[in-house]
Parts: sequence; C-alpha cells; structure tokens
Amino acid sequence: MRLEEEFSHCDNYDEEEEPKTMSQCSIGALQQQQQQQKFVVVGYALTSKKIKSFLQPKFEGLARNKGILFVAIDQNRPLSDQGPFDIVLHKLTGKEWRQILEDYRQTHPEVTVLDPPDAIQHLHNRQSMLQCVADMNLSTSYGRVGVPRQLVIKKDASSIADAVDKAGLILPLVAKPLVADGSAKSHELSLAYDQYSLQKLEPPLVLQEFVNHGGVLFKVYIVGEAIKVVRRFSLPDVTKRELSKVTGVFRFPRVSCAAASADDADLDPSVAELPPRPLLERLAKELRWRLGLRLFNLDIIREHGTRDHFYVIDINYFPGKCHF
Ligand SMILES: O=P(O)(O)O[C@H]1[C@H](O)[C@@H](OP(=O)(O)O)[C@H](OP(=O)(O)O)[C@@H](OP(=O)(O)O)[C@H]1O
Ligand SMILES: Nc1ncnc2c1ncn2[C@@H]1O[C@H](COP(=O)(O)OP(=O)(O)O)[C@@H](O)[C@H]1O
Ligand SMILES: [Mg+2]
Ligand SMILES: [Mg+2]
Repeated sequence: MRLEEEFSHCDNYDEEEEPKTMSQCSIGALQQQQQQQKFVVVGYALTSKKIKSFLQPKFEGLARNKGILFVAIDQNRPLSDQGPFDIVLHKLTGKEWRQILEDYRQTHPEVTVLDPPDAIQHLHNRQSMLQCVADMNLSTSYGRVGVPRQLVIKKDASSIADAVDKAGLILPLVAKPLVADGSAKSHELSLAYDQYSLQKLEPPLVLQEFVNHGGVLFKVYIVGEAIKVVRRFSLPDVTKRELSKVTGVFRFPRVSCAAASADDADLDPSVAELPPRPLLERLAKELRWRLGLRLFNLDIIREHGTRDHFYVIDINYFPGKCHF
C-alpha cells in the first residue's frame, strides 16, 4: 500500500486547524471523534533522542487533528499484544529487534511496517548503501548521477596505500567507517591527503574520492512520493596547491548537520542552484523501488565547475530534521 493511501481517509481534516495537545482535548471530545471516524494508529519504537526531535507536542497535536494517533510501543511486551496498529514506525538497532519486526510482519501483513528491517539493514553498510545508485547509472537530459569512486578496506592498514594505488584512486580520500549504524563512531570521518598517511587509518572502512563541490551539499528527503530538498554547508574544496603542500589524515566533525543550513546563505548561484527537480524525482522513484524504502534521505553534491554532474555520497534511513 502507498504511504499516501494509508492516510488518505484523513483528508477531510482542516489543515489550518490549530493543533491541540492531549490535555486540551477533552476525553469526551476524543471519544466522539473516535466514534465518528477511524483513527490511523501509528505505533512507534524510537530512541529517546529521536522521540525528542521527531515527536514534538505540536506535531503530535497536528497529527491528531488529522486523525493520526502516535502510540509508544512497549519493548518489554510482545508486539502482537499491543495496538492494533495501522503503521509501525521504527528506528532502533539490534538483531533481536529486527527479528521481532520480521516475525510481526509475517503474522500481521495488514500492518505497514515503516520500513522493512532487511531493507534498512542495506543502508548500514557504506558499500551496499550506494550500490543501487551505481547500478542505476542515471543519465538524463537534466544531468547524470553517480557515486564517487570508492574502495573497501576490511583489515590491515599497512596494505591500504597499495590497494589505493592498484585501484587508481586519486587523493585526497574521504575515509568513512564501513558500518553506518547511527553510532557516534560510524560518523567519525577523516580526510587523507597523502599516500604515506593512509596506514594511519583504521579499517574496516570505505575510502572514497573527495569530490570538490563548492562547500555546499543538498539533502533530499524522501517520504513516500513526496520530496523536499535543502542546502547544507559541507567540506570546502581542496585545491591542487593545498594538496601539494598538506600531508596527514584529518578527522572532521559533523559538517553538514541540521545547524549547518545554507538555505539562507549568500552563495555563488552556480553552487547554490538546486539539482533539477525532474532528475531528483526520477532518482527518488528508482531508489524507493530498488531499496524497498519509503522514508529516507540522500546527500548529493554537484561537482564544482560542472552544471549537471552529481554524486550521491550518503543515504540515511528516517533522518532528522526536515520541514516539509
Ligand atoms: O548521516 P547524516 O547525513 O549526518 O544525517 C543524519 C543521520 O540521518 C542521523 O541518523 P543516524 O545517526 O542514524 O545515521 C540523524 O540522527 P537521528 O535519526 O538520530 O535524529 C541525523 O539527524 P539530526 O541529528 O536531526 O541532524 C541526520 O542529520
Ligand atoms: N566523496 C566526498 N566528497 C566530498 N565531500 C564528502 C564526500 N563524502 C563525504 N563528504 C563530506 O563529509 C560529510 C559526511 O559524509 P557522509 O558520507 O554524509 O557521512 P555521515 O553519514 O556521517 O553523514 C558530508 O556531509 C560531506 O560534507
Ligand atoms: Mg551524511
Ligand atoms: Mg549518514
């Protein structure tokens, strides 16, 4: 079932209506509303960080006014004893949780699990994450979309320089932990400027060619068939001069986090111009189908000096802040 269909019977709610909190809704009014029409019940299993950022009271109130109820899943009780849910929305890690959800999907085919745990798992490895984009080889009159050349190093840091040489990768390289499971460690990236320093890196990792992109990236949020694009600040370009002078491996912080919005910045228009909408729509549609996911975003950059050469560098399941 399409995500939009799931909510379609809520369309008669007034979008402009002021959201009410639970305390503002009298129990009688709520019961009356429940009797008049069916609510869409969303069971959620999220980290406390995610609950704080995603399930804000205003949002919950707005959802309730549209006939959508969010109900916390109790992880200490069997999932089948809870609900009934129309949708299960989740972002938790761990093999045990994945198994619970898989079993639940088998026994409750009428419930939409956003999204299937196996499909999400595909994004937890930075190599398999981008494989779909590489396979797609998207090239249209609006531009082309690829992934930077990359190499996986499973172990043995002393062999990295040789492997890089053999694969013909060009420095500088972005070193990313192979596992992208949302842990703080999985976001510890570094930039390696010279061959000799590569031995300092800690496998398992993905080494990706750094693509100059004018210091701005685009985050494309995909929710079912809806798309929203925002600009974020990113790493600055590395010049040839800098590359010839600098050596070493440099850790860099979360450069493109929510606080790094570049939507209102005064930017060079050739850097700031959003990727063409038809190109993103085609990319999103294909990725939804290939990944089997309905709730994700991608980080995409435009190669500096070009108008239409794009690279996807990261895909995240049920990401953070985005205002549709
Ligand atoms: O990987 P990048 O491109 O940085 O995007 C991140 C990831 O999606 C994070 O999820 P994860 O850590 O699971 O990869 C998400 O954290 P949450 O899903 O925990 O909110 C961040 O949300 P913000 O923290 O709101 O920016 C979002 O900005
Ligand atoms: N191949 C690349 N070329 C240029 N910059 C990159 C590349 N890969 C990552 N970056 C920069 O590093 C940041 C973090 O990389 P990303 O793959 O998105 O990891 P994370 O999952 O931690 O967000 C990006 O937001 C971007 O600024
Ligand atoms: Mg990212
Ligand atoms: Mg990421």
